[in-house]
Amino acid sequence: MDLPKDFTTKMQSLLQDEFPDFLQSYAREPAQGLRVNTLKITVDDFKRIDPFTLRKIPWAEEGFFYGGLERPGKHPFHDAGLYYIQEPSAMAVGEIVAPEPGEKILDLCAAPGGKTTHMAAKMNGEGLLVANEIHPARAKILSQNIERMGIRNAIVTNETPERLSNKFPGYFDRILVDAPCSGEGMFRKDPEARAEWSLEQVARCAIRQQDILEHAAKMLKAGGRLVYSTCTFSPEENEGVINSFIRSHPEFLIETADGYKGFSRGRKEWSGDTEADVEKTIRLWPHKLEGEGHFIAVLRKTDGEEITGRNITKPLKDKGILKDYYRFVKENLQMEPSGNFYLFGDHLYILPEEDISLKGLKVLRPGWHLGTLKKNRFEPSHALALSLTKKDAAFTWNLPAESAEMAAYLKGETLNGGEGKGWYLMLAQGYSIGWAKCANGLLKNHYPKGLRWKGM
Ligand SMILES: C[S@@+](CC[C@H](N)C(=O)[O-])C[C@H]1O[C@@H](n2cnc3c(N)ncnc32)[C@H](O)[C@@H]1O
Repeated sequence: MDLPKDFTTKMQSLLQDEFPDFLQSYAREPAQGLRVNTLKITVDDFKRIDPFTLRKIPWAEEGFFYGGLERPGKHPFHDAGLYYIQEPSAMAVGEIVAPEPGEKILDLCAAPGGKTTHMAAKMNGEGLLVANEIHPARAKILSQNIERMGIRNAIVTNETPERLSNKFPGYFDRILVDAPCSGEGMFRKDPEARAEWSLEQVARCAIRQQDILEHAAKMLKAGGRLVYSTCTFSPEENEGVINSFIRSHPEFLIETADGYKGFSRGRKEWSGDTEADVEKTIRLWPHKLEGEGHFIAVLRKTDGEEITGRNITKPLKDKGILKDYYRFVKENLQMEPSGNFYLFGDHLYILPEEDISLKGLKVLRPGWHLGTLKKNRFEPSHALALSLTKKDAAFTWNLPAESAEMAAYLKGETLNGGEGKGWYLMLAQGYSIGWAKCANGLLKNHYPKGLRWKGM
């Protein structure tokens, strides 16, 4: 593999005796993993239906390695949100953030959503998860992944860390900064990361990371937990960033991040400060475990201002507007989504949290998207379908995941079947995958156009 010369020279001088092992790891295939989405299926149930050859990832409760020739991204279970394809060492981050149901969590650099969806599963639909991404196109992908995984309690924003921090001082219980970095841990699977890398880029990344951390720190409650992670090895972006942050923030301390067999500790001698406390941080190395590599630091805010008297987003009071929605629920569901209704244009949402103001922010998804209020009718959203179980729907149509009919549905075709005029929750082997509207014994396809399978 063609590694940048400055990179190998630098790693040799840092790793010394370990360097040959490190270099050797580039001759091996990249590690591939998927994480079972427990919002939709338990790990045991997934094992009963899983069509892949899986091997447990020791440090991630719901994580599995899959074989290099398998294509889980092209299976209907992927479209049904039963799992998220995620690089195995990246799964350590969600485990270390360990959000609890009911907390207020911010994922500041969230796209495409690997760690957001991991944290959402741990929150089990309770509490508030703000997933932010600065780049508009990436924010859209993040929003789609949140939808696919059936997450109900997430708000997706497309903001700079600075603007967000002005809106949410002292607000979150836990914040993840999975920082944009020089991506040295991507070299094995991404030739572009190798081509873009330079020593100057490493220096630029470290400055940007400091800046993002400053804004994140402001948004954390006193007593809250800030997790910083990268997928790069350079000390400047890891121990260096954490040490200089701690030096300028006496209200923070570094906590010992939980280790696991094969994990290593951060290196004091790489921080440029003999007093640095960075041995409490974690390093995952590709020559020491089956993963591409990560750095993780856990910071605790010991003191800070208590913020009160915040503006709130006013939920919809006039429930009369929702009569078509309630008719849809009565006729087609076996449960009633309830909470703080919120209208965004003609799109109906349930806000995950009352105590939040979204005014002035670029919001892609203000919560659980239920559907659209059309003239005299309500049309349910794809997000609603993906967040329901088969028991929640009055009408279901179940197809074997690997059948021709399932593929036809995913391509947008009309299927024969159904009775009456209801909305059918389409199921892939029992798991919701989208809507179809029944008329005259036909199931009219409502699988979103942008997600449809092409060709084949
Ligand atoms: C390492 S990736 C995040 C990966 C994501 N957490 C996941 O697990 O799927 C870092 C993200 O930070 C975003 N980013 C780039 N510059 C940024 C900035 N100045 N402030 C905040 N985020 C930035 C990038 O667009 C990218 O999506």
